[in-house]
Amino acid sequence: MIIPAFSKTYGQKKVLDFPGMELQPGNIYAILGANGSGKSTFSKILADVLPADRKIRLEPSIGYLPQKPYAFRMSVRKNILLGGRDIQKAESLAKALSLTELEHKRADRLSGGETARMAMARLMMGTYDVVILDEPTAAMDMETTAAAETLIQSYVRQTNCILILVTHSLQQARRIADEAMFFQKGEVLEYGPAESLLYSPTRVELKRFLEFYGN
Ligand SMILES: Nc1ncnc2c1ncn2[C@@H]1O[C@H](COP(=O)(O)OP(=O)(O)OP(=O)(O)O)[C@@H](O)[C@H]1O
Repeated sequence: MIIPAFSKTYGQKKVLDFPGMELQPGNIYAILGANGSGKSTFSKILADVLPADRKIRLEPSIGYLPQKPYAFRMSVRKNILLGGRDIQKAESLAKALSLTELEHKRADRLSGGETARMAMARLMMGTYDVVILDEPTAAMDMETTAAAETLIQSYVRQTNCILILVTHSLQQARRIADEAMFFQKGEVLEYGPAESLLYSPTRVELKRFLEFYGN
């Protein structure tokens, strides 16, 4: 699937210059980069919640989990069922993300990590060509992060989607990504198999980034 080139400018400042790229279904793409490097801008434009400088046309269906997911003022169970009608699937997702005991709780009263789990379950009720997860486990503890990562991998296997994972965790990228992109100042500085990017990067900027994060 070809993602076309696009850019984003605020005032005089270009904050994103994406060159366009072909992505393969069934793969997890980790998006890495420091704060302000353009990762969320990239995700939001792909998800069509932010316009690019010039309108781009994306044919594929897109599922998007924003950095701060929304909890509708209704039960966790009803929130999950907003993503799709399959009750068995909703129950199995709730179980996989340890939400079963919270199913009848009002979703707008959940903690940050609980909200993140609920929103992931809601998203995974649907199937999409491209799924974008913007730091999906940032608010989760280690145990639920492990469960979420397993679920992300099985979701990709089952649906054969392209999964774009914005993450600050190099360990997470190493555990589950097939491919990786390193953003710096709005540009993709390095792109390729996760293994080579995360263990033997070419660009000095990425080497520094990996060292800085203590990996
Ligand atoms: N509405 C806006 N107006 C002006 N500048 C903006 C706006 N939104 C984002 N930016 C700038 O665009 C750049 C990219 O921001 P973006 O949120 O995409 O970074 P990020 O890589 O996702 O960062 P983080 O790791 O902190 O989430 C930053 O310099 C940011 O300050």
